[in-house]
Amino acid sequence: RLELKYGAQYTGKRTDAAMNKWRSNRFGQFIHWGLYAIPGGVWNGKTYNYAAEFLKSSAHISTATWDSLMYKFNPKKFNAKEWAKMAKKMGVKYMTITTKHHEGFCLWPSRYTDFNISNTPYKKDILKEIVDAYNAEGIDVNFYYSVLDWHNPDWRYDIKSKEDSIAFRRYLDFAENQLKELATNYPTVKAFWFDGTWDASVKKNGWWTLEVEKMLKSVRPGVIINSRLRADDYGSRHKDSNGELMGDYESGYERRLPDPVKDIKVTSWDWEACMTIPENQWGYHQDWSISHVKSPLELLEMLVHATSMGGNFLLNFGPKGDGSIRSEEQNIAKTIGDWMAVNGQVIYNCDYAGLKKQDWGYFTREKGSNQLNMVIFNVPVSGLLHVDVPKGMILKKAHFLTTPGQQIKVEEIAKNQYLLHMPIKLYTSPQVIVVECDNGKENANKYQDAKT
Ligand SMILES: C[C@@H]1N[C@@H](C(=O)NCc2ccccc2)[C@H](O)[C@@H]1O
Repeated sequence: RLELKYGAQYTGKRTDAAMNKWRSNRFGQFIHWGLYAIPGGVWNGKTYNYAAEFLKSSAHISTATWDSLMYKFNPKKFNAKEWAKMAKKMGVKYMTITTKHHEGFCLWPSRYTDFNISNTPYKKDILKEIVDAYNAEGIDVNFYYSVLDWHNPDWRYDIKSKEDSIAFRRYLDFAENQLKELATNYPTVKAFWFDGTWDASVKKNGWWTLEVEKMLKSVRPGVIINSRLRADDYGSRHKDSNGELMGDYESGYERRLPDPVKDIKVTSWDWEACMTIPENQWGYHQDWSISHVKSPLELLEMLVHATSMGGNFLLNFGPKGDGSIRSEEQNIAKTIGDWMAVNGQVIYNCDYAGLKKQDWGYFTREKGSNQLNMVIFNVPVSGLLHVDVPKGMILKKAHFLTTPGQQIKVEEIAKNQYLLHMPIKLYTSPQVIVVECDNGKENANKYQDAKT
C-alpha cells in the first residue's frame, strides 16, 4: 500500500443519515440548463450533431461571442414550481442541477464573477427559485459544478510554466470561493456533483480536490461528494493509487450502466449512473432526430437495473432557453411516473438482493425485508421464471404486487432452485412479483448432487 496524503479518506459505505437518505432516494432528475440552451445545437443556421452544451467548441465560437448570449438569457416560460411538480409526478426523490457548466455561466448571483444570472435580463437568483420549488415538493437538491471553465482566463488545461501555475492557482481559489458560496447560501443542498476534472491541471493538484471536499463538509456537515472531484498524490482519479474509492460514491457511470453479471463488485460501494435521453445530449438540442431517443421503457429498465445493483439512477432533462420542457421529456416523466406511483416500493430504499441475475429481469430487496422483489421485463414464453437462491434461502408465497390476493405458484425444482409460474398472457408494462422468503432455515437436503 502507498502512503497517500490526498487519497481515500475512508473505506466502505457511509452509513450516516444523510448518506442513507441519498441511497434510499435511488431515482434522481439531472438538469442541464445554461446559455447553451438558447442556441440548442444550431448556430448560423447550421445544426451541429455533437452534444448541444459543447456548441461553443463544435461551432468554433469565440468566448466573446458565446458570452454575449448572457444578454439574451430571459426564460419567459420558466416556472420552477411546474418543473418541480413534473419531477414529483415522475417519482424522483432528488434533483441535480448545473450551477455552472463548462461554459462558466453561473445560474446564481456569484460574487466572484460577473458572468452570472444577475447580469441577464432575468436578473433574479434563478437557482434559489429552483431549489425552493423542489424542496417544497420534498425533493432533495444537489449541485453540479464544472471545474473546467471556458470563460475564466485563469483556467488551464495543463501546467507548463510558472505563469500557468500562478494563473491556475488563482483559478483554484476562485472555484473554491464559488463552492463555499454555494454551500453557504443554499443551506439545503445535499450533495455536490463535480465534473470537468479530467485535465492534467487538476490531476497535478490533488491536494486542492481534497481541500475542497473538506471545506464543503465543514460548511455543510453531511454533504455528499462524488468521486469525480478527486485526484490523489499521483493524479489517480475516482479511485486512489491503492484502488480505494475517493469521495462518497462512484460517479463514473455516464451514459452507461454496470454489467449485471461482470460488474457485480459495484454492489460493494455506493454509485450513481447518469443518463441522457438521446444518445449524447445533456443541454437542450433543437433536433433530436439526429440520434436514437430512449423510450420511457428503456429508461425505466435502467432505473430498475441500477437499483438491482445497489446504485442510483440520474435521468437528464435539458430545458429550453425559454424555460419550457420539451414534449418528449414531459411524456417520459409522465410514463415513468405512472409506473413509479404503483411500483415505487421496489425502487425506493431498495438494494442489491444478493441473487444471481436471471434473463427475465431484476431482483431488488428493501433493507432488512423478508420480501424479494422481482421486476420482469422479459416474460419467458414458458411463463416459468427461474430463481437461483443463496444457500439457506427459502421462497414461500408469491403474488403480483398489484394483486396480493392472487397467488403465483412457487415450485422448488432442485437444491436452491425454484420456478415461479407466471400466467401466460400479453404484458405491456414491467411486471412486479413480490416473494416472501425465509433466510433462516436450512432447507431439507432432499436433493442428490449428480456424480460426474
Ligand atoms: C455529465 C456530462 N459531462 C459532460 C462531458 O461529457 N464533458 C466531456 C467533454 C468536455 C469538454 C469537451 C468535450 C467533452 C457533459 O456535458 C455532461 O455535463
